Amino acid sequence: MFLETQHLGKQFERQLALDDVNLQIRQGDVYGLIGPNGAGKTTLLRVLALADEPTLGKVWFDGQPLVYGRHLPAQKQRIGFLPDDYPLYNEMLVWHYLDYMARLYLMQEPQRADRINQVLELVQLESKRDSRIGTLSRGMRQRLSLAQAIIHQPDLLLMDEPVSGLDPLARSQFRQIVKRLQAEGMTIIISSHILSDLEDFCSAVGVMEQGRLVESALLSDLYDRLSVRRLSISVLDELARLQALLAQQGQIQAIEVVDDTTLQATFSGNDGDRLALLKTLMEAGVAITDFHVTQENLESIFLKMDYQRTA
Ligand SMILES: Nc1ncnc2c1ncn2[C@@H]1O[C@H](COP(=O)(O)OP(=O)(O)OP(=O)(O)O)[C@@H](O)[C@H]1O
Repeated sequence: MFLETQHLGKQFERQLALDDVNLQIRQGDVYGLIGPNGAGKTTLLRVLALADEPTLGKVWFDGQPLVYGRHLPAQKQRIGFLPDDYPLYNEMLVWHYLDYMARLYLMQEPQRADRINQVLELVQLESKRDSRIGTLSRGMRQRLSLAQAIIHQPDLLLMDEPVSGLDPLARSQFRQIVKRLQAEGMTIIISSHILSDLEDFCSAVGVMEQGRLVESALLSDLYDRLSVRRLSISVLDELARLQALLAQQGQIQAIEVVDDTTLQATFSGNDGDRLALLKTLMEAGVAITDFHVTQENLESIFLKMDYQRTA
């Protein structure tokens, strides 16, 4: 595992914010952290980012334990953190700000200027390099905050609700950037309440509730386990014969006639099963004009899980 926590706990004065969290993340994963307000997501991200110290347990990062108290620069160098509501210096120019952040990581010229250009291109702020930060839109500010979090080319990027308050276009831009970082091999943990965004790029998700990690799974496994798939089939004719054939298939339930040519049914199989079903129908000579499956989305799966209690 690239990142692993063992029995991680964080006790604030009267609040147990993290309770025996055992998290496992593979290298290159984009891991979505979901859960109601107060569940402990921010606390977990802060502990993983070395911004806060756990009261119990350990974090293993690329085979080494994270060292709290006296931060090891070598570990800090490998972690990027975008906190919620990241403050920016409004009077600074975009370029100068990134240069300042890069200097804090002791980056030297000419690599420093190269990296700033690279990051400005990545977050689509090249045209704003000489603009004052105070003049940027909210979406641009968020992309600049992301730029500072990755300026030192971390292996692990932690982002706390990075898209909250952004409009659909700004969120879409943000998703594209995350996908590029993912393609470059960065391991990413991102907390968000916008599950349709997470669904778009996450390989795994974890659900937190009252300080505990109550679910952690590959997104594909979660879909296989919990998502209801609706199969829709349209035929040229002989709908009754299609209905009779489907009724004999084990993975088909609740067949419903939509109109003269279309049936819908609940389908419990995976992609392989779907292919096998299509083959069976074709071999039986059914004149299929449309065959598709719609899958329940992450939002509806999450609601079904019924993890709704806040800390
Ligand atoms: N510095 C602190 N001192 C005391 N309690 C804290 C502190 N930080 C967080 N908590 C408490 O720990 C619990 C977890 O908070 P946390 O911010 O980690 O949740 P969250 O899942 O990120 O919530 P949200 O979705 O609202 O951001 C909450 O009950 C919160 O009040």
